[in-house]
Amino acid sequence: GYSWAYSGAHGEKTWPTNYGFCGGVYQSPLDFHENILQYDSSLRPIKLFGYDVATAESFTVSNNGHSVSVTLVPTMKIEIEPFHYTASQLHLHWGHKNNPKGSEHCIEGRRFPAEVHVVHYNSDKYTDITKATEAADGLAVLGILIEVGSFNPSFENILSHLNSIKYKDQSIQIAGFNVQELFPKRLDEYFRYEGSLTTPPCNPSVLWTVFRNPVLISEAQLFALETTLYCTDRNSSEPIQMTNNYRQLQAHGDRLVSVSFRE
Ligand SMILES: NS(=O)(=O)c1c(F)c(F)c(S(=O)(=O)CCO)c(N[C@H]2CCc3ccccc32)c1F
Ligand SMILES: [Zn+2]
Repeated sequence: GYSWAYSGAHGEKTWPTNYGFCGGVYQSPLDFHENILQYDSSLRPIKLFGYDVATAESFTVSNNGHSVSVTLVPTMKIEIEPFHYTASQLHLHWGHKNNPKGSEHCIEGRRFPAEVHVVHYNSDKYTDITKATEAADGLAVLGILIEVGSFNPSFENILSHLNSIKYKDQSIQIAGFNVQELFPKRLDEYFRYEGSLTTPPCNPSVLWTVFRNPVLISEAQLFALETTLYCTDRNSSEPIQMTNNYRQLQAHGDRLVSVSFRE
């Protein structure tokens, strides 16, 4: 595909040129503000299966030039009635040390320091994520907002390896761990809407679930995320730091956002 970036000559304003969906409808991310939220009592707690991955298993942690991504194992699944979705990968979005606000979704216009996305595809209906990405109902992404607070040992499973994947296309293997430890406690409180991938090709094929409650990582952990990685490869004569890898807020159009909680 065509090269794209979060700034410069291939920044997000140019995405629709090479990726038609990016200029289309049902785009993500959104701001979750009062007058577009609607309580939905039918929204059930998110069920995780196989998230407690044995240390004997391994995940691949990669720098793909856009984010740090962790390739997950297909025994990890979620249920969002009536379908089961198989996990594919997780990745993060963050800001810059001088402006440490890089979440994609916002609440009442507030951007959080960072955000985790766990990408799944509907494995009841599609054989693999590539086919699922082409389908309007193919993907389910779980969003976890990150706030600064106490040190979070679970995130060290990922953040302690950033120095080994500083450059694009570098990757390493890490032992399996309980990925549910990255999640907030309340899997029953979340925002829900129909949207898209927030990177090219921006397919409008994502059922978004963004948990209401953020998780905490320390100032130092966030600083490591903001200052370690490069978008460019090891040999590049013009290294570009990987910062502010979040898309601007998109128009709601006629969409409402459902919430699973009352107050
Ligand atoms: N914010 S987001 O959840 O929309 C989202 C990303 F922000 C993002 F960076 C990636 S990526 O694969 O790391 C790089 C560009 O695709 C994906 N990758 C997904 C898209 C399709 C696909 C296929 C196989 C594995 C991962 C992905 C993504 F779904
Ligand atoms: Zn993402």
